Amino acid sequence: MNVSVSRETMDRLAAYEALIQRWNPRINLVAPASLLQLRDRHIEDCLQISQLVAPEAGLWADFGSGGGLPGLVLAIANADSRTRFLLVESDQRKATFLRTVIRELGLQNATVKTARIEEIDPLNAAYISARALAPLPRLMPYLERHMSADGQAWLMKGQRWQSELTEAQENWRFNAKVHPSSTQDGAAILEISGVSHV
Ligand SMILES: C[S@@+](CC[C@H](N)C(=O)[O-])C[C@H]1O[C@@H](n2cnc3c(N)ncnc32)[C@H](O)[C@@H]1O
Repeated sequence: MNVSVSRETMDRLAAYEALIQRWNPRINLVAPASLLQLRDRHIEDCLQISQLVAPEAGLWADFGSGGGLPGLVLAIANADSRTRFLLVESDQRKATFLRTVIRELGLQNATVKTARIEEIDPLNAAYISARALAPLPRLMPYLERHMSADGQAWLMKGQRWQSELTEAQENWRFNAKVHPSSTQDGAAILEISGVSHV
């Protein structure tokens, strides 16, 4: 593991990995071909966010959590902070998986909402994250609706991040800081704040 984390976090991440391995044949939480590189390809990818930000309090909403990437990884890595993690996932079976992990790992700081992001009441979240959910222009309305005025979004984007950014800037005003990914060539984590419609 390239990122330094506590013993308890390591144990919980290992238990989380084992649950993904067990459930994946039934509900396809990650691409089956990437199952063998769960730690390198998925978990370390998500842990990059906890190297960039140490949330102390408030609500962290993770949109389209799927198997819990990055929401559950961040809840595990920040188990001692007062930040509450809300995983929003529309797929019933994936939401059941997320609740199972939370229960089996004894995570006190995470809950799941089985719903579509665009249909829930505004969350006023201090932090928002999303990975592999939608191109940036489609994420912007979610940020406008659910992020607090001084909130930050941490969006994990693939190699097309630059064109997504340019396209989003046509209709939205926002601050963007680009953190190049250390796990995937050409990918980036976009830190977005101050969102308003043009
Ligand atoms: C491609 S998966 C990515 C999952 C995870 N973030 C990851 O990186 O592995 C996208 C997930 O978002 C969920 N999703 C898509 N649109 C959604 C919406 N409007 N509201 C809530 N969940 C949504 C899907 O059910 C799916 O689990």
